[in-house]
Amino acid sequence: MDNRPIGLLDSGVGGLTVVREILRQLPNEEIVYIGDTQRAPYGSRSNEQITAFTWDMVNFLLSKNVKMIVFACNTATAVALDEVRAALDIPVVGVILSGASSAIQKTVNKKVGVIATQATINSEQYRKVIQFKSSSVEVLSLACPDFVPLVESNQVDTEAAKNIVAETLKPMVGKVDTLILGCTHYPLLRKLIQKEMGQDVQLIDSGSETVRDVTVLLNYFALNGEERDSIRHCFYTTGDAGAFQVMADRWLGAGKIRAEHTELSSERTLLIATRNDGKTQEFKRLFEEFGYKIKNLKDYPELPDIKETGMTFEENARLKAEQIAAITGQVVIGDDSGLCVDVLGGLPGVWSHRFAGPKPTDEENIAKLLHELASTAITPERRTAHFHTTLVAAYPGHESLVVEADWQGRIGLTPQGKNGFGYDPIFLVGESDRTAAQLSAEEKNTASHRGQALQKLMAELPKWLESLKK
Ligand SMILES: O=c1nc[nH]c2c1ncn2[C@H]1C[C@H](O)[C@@H](COP(=O)(O)OP(=O)(O)OP(=O)(O)O)O1
Ligand SMILES: [Mg+2]
Repeated sequence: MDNRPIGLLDSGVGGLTVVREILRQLPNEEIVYIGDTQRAPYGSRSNEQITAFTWDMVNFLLSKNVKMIVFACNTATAVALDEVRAALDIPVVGVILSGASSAIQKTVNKKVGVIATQATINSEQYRKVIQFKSSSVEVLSLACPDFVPLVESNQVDTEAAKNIVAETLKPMVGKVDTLILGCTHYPLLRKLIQKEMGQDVQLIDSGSETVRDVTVLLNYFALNGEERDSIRHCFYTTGDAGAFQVMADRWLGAGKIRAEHTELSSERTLLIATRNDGKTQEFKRLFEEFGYKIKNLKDYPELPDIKETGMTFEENARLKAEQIAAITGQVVIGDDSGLCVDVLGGLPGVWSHRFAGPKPTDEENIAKLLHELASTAITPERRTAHFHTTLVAAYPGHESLVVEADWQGRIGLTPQGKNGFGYDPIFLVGESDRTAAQLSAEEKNTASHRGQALQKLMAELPKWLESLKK
């Protein structure tokens, strides 16, 4: 016996069709549900985004001490189930296997249709599972990207819904005897779908099939809840609790559950669009002070290299932050920085990284700069320079936040010190004779261009993050 709750996750309200079955079939189980309504629909998003969002929900459920997690979302199952299952030591159940197995049992003419979101269809998971289990079954797939928005906006009874369902299902009508509703939102459109497909076609509700597998697992791992007087289910949405409540009352019965708004804690993790370890180390310490954890692009090896084609620091910082934000759907911080030497008219500047060639080492860049200065700038007054950083915070569909800062100094005659990175060993700080590479990490962060820029960013970031929600 185990009275801990079962955790359910979904991109929005669709998972309520699974909840309805759990309440019916497993009355001794307490439920914690998280619907990411704020960021729904998931079906048209990239796999990286879906995986990141799914992890946010998984971590939220783990913080509620769940004994099992049910992916009540086909899209999350298709894209992220295997990764999450491999990482956790509690059972993790998805909706695809159960729906596929049931369809194989029910089809007579061995022609099974699957309707689902674009991401689920692209993943080919239903086809793979069905044909692995029964190679003689033919699978016809169809993405229905307009269905989830209809359900999430509570429009399932409208004339518009009828037309959209009829138009979308045209390629499927008459071709199959069994149709998998491969998205937990679709049972809410069941009547319309049944009418279009014809009364003889068997509709498989992937969610309710899943609850049978949940029952089996609860028994197998001896995780069943005890019969008790009152069970308090908890339902959370990242969107508007009132709108979620209306949907829940409608599909589960009035007053069955109470919906609450919540934030997912990923908002405290920021992705820095850099592959530079030196920068990352500095950001890690700096952001920690403000209670943020950070990740960089090395945590996402599949993301592309962003070409720094801009002529200014701001252009390049925007390119890095805005492109990675568009792909991942997260808040992303970009840093473009460099060393500007006065006697060289501000060079190497935006070309600091590529000063000595396309992929130079820090030592090669330093050697090239010392060489450039050797004949023209002999006295210290002629060797003045500053580091510059421009930081950009970006989020898809929103105006970016831009801040910048400089750090004055001079270029030394030979490299000194082992700390820091890049040009630090030849950057004499201010009027002093110590290089940035001779400072401790803390000393550098307090004074540096990056440290100053981050202070400015943090003065504005909370307000900017708040504006993203509107
Ligand atoms: O505090 C610093 N101390 C020493 N050198 C520094 C610093 N800050 C920037 N720098 C130099 C290193 C690099 O040569 C160039 C940055 O080029 P920049 O394109 O912004 O960075 P990057 O290519 O190394 O990494 P990424 O683009 O993935 O963020 O300026
Ligand atoms: Mg770069």
